[in-house]
Amino acid sequence: MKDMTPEGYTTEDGRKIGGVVMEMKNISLRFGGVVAIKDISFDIRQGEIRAIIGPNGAGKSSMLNVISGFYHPQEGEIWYQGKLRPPMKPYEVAQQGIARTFQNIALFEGMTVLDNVMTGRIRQMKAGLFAQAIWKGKAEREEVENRAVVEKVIDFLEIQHIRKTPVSRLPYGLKKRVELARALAAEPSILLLDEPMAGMNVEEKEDMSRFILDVNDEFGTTIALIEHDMGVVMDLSDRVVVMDYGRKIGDGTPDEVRNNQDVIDAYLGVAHD
Ligand SMILES: Nc1ncnc2c1ncn2[C@@H]1O[C@H](COP(=O)(O)OP(=O)(O)OP(=O)(O)O)[C@@H](O)[C@H]1O
Repeated sequence: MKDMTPEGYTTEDGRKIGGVVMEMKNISLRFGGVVAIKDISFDIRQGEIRAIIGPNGAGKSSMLNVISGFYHPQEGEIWYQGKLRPPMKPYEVAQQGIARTFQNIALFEGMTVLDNVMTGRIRQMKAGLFAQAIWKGKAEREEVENRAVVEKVIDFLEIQHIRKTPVSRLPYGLKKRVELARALAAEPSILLLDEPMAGMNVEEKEDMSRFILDVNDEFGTTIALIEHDMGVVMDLSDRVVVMDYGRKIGDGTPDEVRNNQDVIDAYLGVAHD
């Protein structure tokens, strides 16, 4: 990483990253007596691939759920596009342009790939039933636009050959790709990926890594992902937050966190004071 300024920085591979789009300030989240997140701050910048990693139970899913509005922290602030975000429901967060995937795939199994990806456009479907009834033209135009985006995403993620296949018949790796397609169909400003490589074989992981990089490159989408396998995110991410027992123990480029002694200890299972 070169020349980190408020306006942005240049990555090792020469990509230009912009200013801060989301800032988490002193976030704490408790479930009864369990402290899932303790006083964590970090930011996400325009166009970067940002990872949150950590061993099992570190608090990564909790953090993703805070960002996507599923959990509300007891303390701390979330700033999005320069504004303090009030507590919001997940659908309101989605309306602000933050789309996500789920660790345990959340697709409509009985529906085709195409129909599943179309559900990613619901936020853009403005013509309600009433408008459709009185103004067929508008609804038709909208449908054409939505289809165009969906077809582009389907082509891009190379799932044309299965577009009419019910999701229930697909192998795991392809289901994960369909989930990515559905999130991408929403044309999000920030794409949140919940353990995108979990349960995949080596080849599927390589494919998913390539698609994540291509999405970022082609659409300029800002991507934040959580993952507990440190290896897979190191080649992918521009900057990495490392969590352990609800705390942030590292934050920086992959090289910086790889050489951080606290991070090494956490992954080797060295006891903490
Ligand atoms: N809904 C909940 N109710 C109670 N405790 C919870 C809840 N969700 C998470 N926790 C607890 O918060 C802590 C952090 O869990 P979290 O799932 O965020 O970690 P994680 O890093 O995502 O783990 P993993 O890699 O295993 O998914 C754990 O101690 C967990 O048991």
